[in-house]
Amino acid sequence: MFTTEPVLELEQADIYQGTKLVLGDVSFQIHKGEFVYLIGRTGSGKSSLLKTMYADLWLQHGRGRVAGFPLDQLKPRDVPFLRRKIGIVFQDFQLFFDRNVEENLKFVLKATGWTDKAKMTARISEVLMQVGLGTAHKRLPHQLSGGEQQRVVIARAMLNEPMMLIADEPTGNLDPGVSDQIMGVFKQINNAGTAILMATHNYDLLNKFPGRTLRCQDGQVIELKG
Ligand SMILES: Nc1ncnc2c1ncn2[C@@H]1O[C@H](COP(=O)(O)OP(=O)(O)OP(=O)(O)O)[C@@H](O)[C@H]1O
Repeated sequence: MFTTEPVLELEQADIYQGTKLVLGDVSFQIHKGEFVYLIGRTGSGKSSLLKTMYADLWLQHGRGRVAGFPLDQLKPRDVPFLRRKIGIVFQDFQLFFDRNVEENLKFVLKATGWTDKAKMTARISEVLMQVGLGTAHKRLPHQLSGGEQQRVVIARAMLNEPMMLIADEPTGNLDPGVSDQIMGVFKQINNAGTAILMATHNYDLLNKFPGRTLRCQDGQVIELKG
């Protein structure tokens, strides 16, 4: 069905927190343009799985590949390059509250090697437009609503045109109406070709926006049949 290499692939991977096996024998693939939910009870291993994808947890057993990087042979110096190919969105916004929106985004561009001021300005405008915040450049995070702050975080994750977004409870702190709007932003990004893997407890979202779903359960990752 798919002719291209998957954006993300795990094969018989074991996910550990320290010496504790959290998830065993995990195998699945995500391809370009797919939208995948990751569900499961508290403590079932969703965050640990996502952390393995962006090399916050080291893959010690099994094989894994994300955006062309082999997780099982990754060197510390590869990690920043891997993270440029995937955008990461958390529940808590983690913006610099003493810097305006533009400065928050410019910080990431500079940290990832951008130097040309005109290109940086243009890219910042593009990503802010993409998330529906085209006029928010000079606003400080505390002058934005929670939903708007999350949009800035999504814009930040998109700066380097990632192949995939990994989102851990991105609507966890938001009201239902605002969550739906944020979901709309993710869907739009997804429709433009970026794969999305989203861990969530929010079953309303799954009902409203059905999609492929993986569940962490009893130390395994199970594909739910639609
Ligand atoms: N830093 C850590 N050190 C040791 N054990 C950890 C650490 N983080 C998580 N764990 C353990 O690993 C297991 C999986 O936790 P994880 O955070 O991945 O679950 P989760 O499904 O994301 O939970 P939640 O929905 O509450 O965020 C739990 O038993 C947890 O106690």
